[in-house]
Amino acid sequence: MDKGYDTLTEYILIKYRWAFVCVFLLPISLFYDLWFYFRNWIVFKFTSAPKQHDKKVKYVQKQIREWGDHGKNNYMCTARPGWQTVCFRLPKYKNTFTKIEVNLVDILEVDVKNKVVRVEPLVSMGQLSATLNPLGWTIPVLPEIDDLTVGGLVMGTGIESSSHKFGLFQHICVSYELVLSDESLVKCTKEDNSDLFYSVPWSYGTLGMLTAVEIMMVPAKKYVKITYLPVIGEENIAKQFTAVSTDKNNEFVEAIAYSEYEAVIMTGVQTDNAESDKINAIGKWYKPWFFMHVMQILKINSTVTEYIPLRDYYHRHTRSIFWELQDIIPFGNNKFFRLLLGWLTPPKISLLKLTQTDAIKKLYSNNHVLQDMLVPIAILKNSLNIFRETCNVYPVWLCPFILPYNPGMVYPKSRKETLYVDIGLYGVPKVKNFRAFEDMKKIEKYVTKVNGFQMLYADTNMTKEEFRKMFDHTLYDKVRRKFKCEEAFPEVYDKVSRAARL
Ligand SMILES: Cc1cc2nc3c(=O)[nH]c(=O)nc-3n(C[C@H](O)[C@H](O)[C@H](O)COP(=O)(O)OP(=O)(O)OC[C@H]3O[C@@H](n4cnc5c(N)ncnc54)[C@H](O)[C@@H]3O)c2cc1C
Ligand SMILES: NC(=O)C1=CN([C@@H]2O[C@H](COP(=O)(O)OP(=O)(O)OC[C@H]3O[C@@H](n4cnc5c(N)ncnc54)[C@H](OP(=O)(O)O)[C@@H]3O)[C@@H](O)[C@H]2O)C=CC1
Ligand SMILES: CC(C)=CCC[C@@H](C)[C@H]1CC[C@H]2C3=C(CC[C@]12C)[C@@]1(C)CC[C@H](O)C[C@@H]1CC3
Repeated sequence: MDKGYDTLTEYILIKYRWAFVCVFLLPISLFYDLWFYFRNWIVFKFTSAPKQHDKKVKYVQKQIREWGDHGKNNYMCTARPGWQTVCFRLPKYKNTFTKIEVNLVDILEVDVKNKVVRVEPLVSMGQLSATLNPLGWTIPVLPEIDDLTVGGLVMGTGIESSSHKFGLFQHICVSYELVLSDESLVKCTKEDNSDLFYSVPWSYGTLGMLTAVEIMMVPAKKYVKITYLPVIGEENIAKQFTAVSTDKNNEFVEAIAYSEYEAVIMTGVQTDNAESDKINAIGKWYKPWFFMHVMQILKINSTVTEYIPLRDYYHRHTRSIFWELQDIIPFGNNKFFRLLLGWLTPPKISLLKLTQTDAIKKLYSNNHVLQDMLVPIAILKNSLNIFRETCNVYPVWLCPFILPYNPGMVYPKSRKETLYVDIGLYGVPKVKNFRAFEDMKKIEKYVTKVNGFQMLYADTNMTKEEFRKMFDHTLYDKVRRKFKCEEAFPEVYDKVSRAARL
């Protein structure tokens, strides 16, 4: 029996999780998706959603009114079950707070004239790309995991390989509609209710219930012409990655670092014309996992160009959940598995979460890192070194983004628009004697020192004071006082801290 497992049952449950996942979770995931596909299709065809929207918002208001009538004796949160969220942990507060049903799942209007799509908060990224792309439109920042929701991305944050041009998910949002704790419905934009508008991102549902969002749209083309550039040497990686990230001719930029010295930098532009022999529909079930495909290019060590259908490009990391699925189904990228069962993958993140045993949870908590650290790109090389010394997790996802100097919790301390990079660490740490709490705390301290930020879906080991140092609460506190949020919702920290999550 391997070291680190307390009992034989624990060992079997973890080592052979793939058997449970393949036999049960994959078919259930498929039915779940088919049901949503069918339901959305009906809703879209008969355009019933916009007609229902006002009624559904009134229901949110009614529930908040009832919370007030019952003496406001505890906080509110959405009724979305914790296991459905794209986050490793379960929010404990869902068991005790008053749960408000915000059952708003539809795309309300595609306004081609004003280039804006109006959506409800539970619309997922898979749903949005499937709806908009066939119509010839897309949103400028479309985070890649299908199940991410607009509400979660607005209240937390969202990033994608186009973020070096357009910023984070909130930077492409034009307006938010919220029901506040006094049951009033307000719309905020940069011009109207601007304090609220700038305080909503990163507020994690602690200012009000989001009911609709207007998001910018841009024209979509058929393919992304992608150039893979293998780069060797840590100095080169940082230098070349920074250079392509500042070049606005690149519509998409990301990199995967496979070790301290080896990375593949990918740049892309949208196009309608592809060289037919270079089309690679990477999203098809029998195709290799994207990060494995990229690793092959690193091995041949020469620049490669190909054309990926737009929607396949957007969801390129979905099928292998970045590189997380290899720990769950170790043979998932095997040619025969892909041909036979690839169309059933990936298992839904929500179902993986729902069915994980305590032993799996313990293993992930103590010996697995799921973190995204956002730091100024100028210190990329140093940050990669620190992260390697502290946890040594590879592959590493690198995604540049532009951070405007806007009011709110997250802005460059330099007080001018600054290019940042998201360093995504997902996997098993290879340092000897990794200590989840102490080592991640060390990284958090470093990130705060360099004016960086930690994504809120990830575990945080910070104290409230440290958290307030990383995220500027000045405007947030003012808005919470103004809209009487203090009696209705906890502070962000009290929703994301270790104590608030199971
Ligand atoms: C409507 C819809 C909703 C989805 N919702 C989710 C989700 O909640 N979570 C998730 O993980 N994945 C979702 N997906 C993605 C899904 O899991 C598959 O990845 C996807 O359906 C793959 O099929 P495809 O690429 O062949 O579909 P596509 O070729 O992308 O689309 C199939 C057809 O559906 C039509 N269509 C697109 N949008 C809509 C719509 N809103 N209503 C009706 N017809 C539409 C298009 O015109 C297209 O012809 C959704 C997909 C669709 C089409
Ligand atoms: N590429 C990317 O950018 C990726 C981003 N992520 C992260 O995942 C998270 C999004 O996951 P997802 O499952 O969609 O969202 P979640 O359900 O995790 O929601 C995140 C927060 O937003 C709040 N929220 C959601 N909808 C509403 C609403 N209608 N009104 C008020 N508050 C709301 C939730 O409040 P409550 O607790 O009350 O339910 C929760 O605190 C984000 O934190 C994002 O940063 C993860 C992976 C990739
Ligand atoms: C691109 C950005 C910014 C973030 C990507 C983060 C994701 C890779 C993780 C977010 C939640 C994670 C979970 C898992 C894998 C990695 C994420 C999707 C699991 C599926 C791993 C297996 C566990 O049993 C359940 C996890 C749920 C959350």
